Amino acid sequence: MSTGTILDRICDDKRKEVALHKSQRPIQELLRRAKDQAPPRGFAAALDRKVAEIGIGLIAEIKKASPSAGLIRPTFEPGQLARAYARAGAACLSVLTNKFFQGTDAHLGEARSAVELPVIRKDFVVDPYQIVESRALGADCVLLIVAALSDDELANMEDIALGYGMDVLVEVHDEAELERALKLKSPLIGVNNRNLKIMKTDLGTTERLAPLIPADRQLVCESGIDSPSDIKRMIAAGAKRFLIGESLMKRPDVEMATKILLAGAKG
Ligand SMILES: O=P(O)(O)OC[C@@H](O)[C@@H](O)c1c[nH]c2ccccc12
Repeated sequence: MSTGTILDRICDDKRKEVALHKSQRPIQELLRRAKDQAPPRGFAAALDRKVAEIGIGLIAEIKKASPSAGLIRPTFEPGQLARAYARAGAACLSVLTNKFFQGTDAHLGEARSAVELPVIRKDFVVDPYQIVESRALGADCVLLIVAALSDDELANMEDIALGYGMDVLVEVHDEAELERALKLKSPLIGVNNRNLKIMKTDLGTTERLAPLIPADRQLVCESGIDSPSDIKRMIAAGAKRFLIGESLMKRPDVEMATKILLAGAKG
């Protein structure tokens, strides 16, 4: 049972949901649908291209609400938001499909079919079934949260994702989790500035962990970036790749807000 943190609560709920999905949609059906999908769009490669082109690779997040912020964006149309982010110069999209964030599986397809950008399915993966499900939904990348999984689970789910040609973003929040992440194959290491157990954000997390990430891995600085000065601070810490949601989603004009943030990163 749950030890009471928000992460535990969401993961416990996920396990129940996955059990239900398994009974409704047998794995054979998902395997078939995953195989029928067009190949994944290269997620890490798109980040690299933007870093080479404009110095910064942005994963722009489509998120209606969150446990920490409540309702962020009352009028919410994933396709429109995806196009706004693409026009503003994002490298990739992140789409929340989790109900605690008022996300649905359909949001992923709506966003992805509106643009050519690669998309990460942002959810709480607790079972290999969800990796196949993510590919069946069209996801190009999946998130694996180290705090929520054992070493064996991480390695197994990473292998399944890589087998589909998807990228994997491995998320950590402290030194011990980083050490476990570095045993995996994926080069994309997400440092979440938000502690998912208490939902508090501290940009000092990236400053602490960035120097510990080897040169053959890529740091993705996640959460809590609210202004051009925050981006500058994170660039000074060594970040070139960013995952940003709330500060863009809460602005009525998402395209303008994204352009301002990206321009501010340069100046
Ligand atoms: O909205 P923010 O503070 O810019 O953060 C985006 C993203 O990093 C955050 O949504 C996130 C990072 N890791 C997660 C894991 C699950 C759910 C959500 C997340």
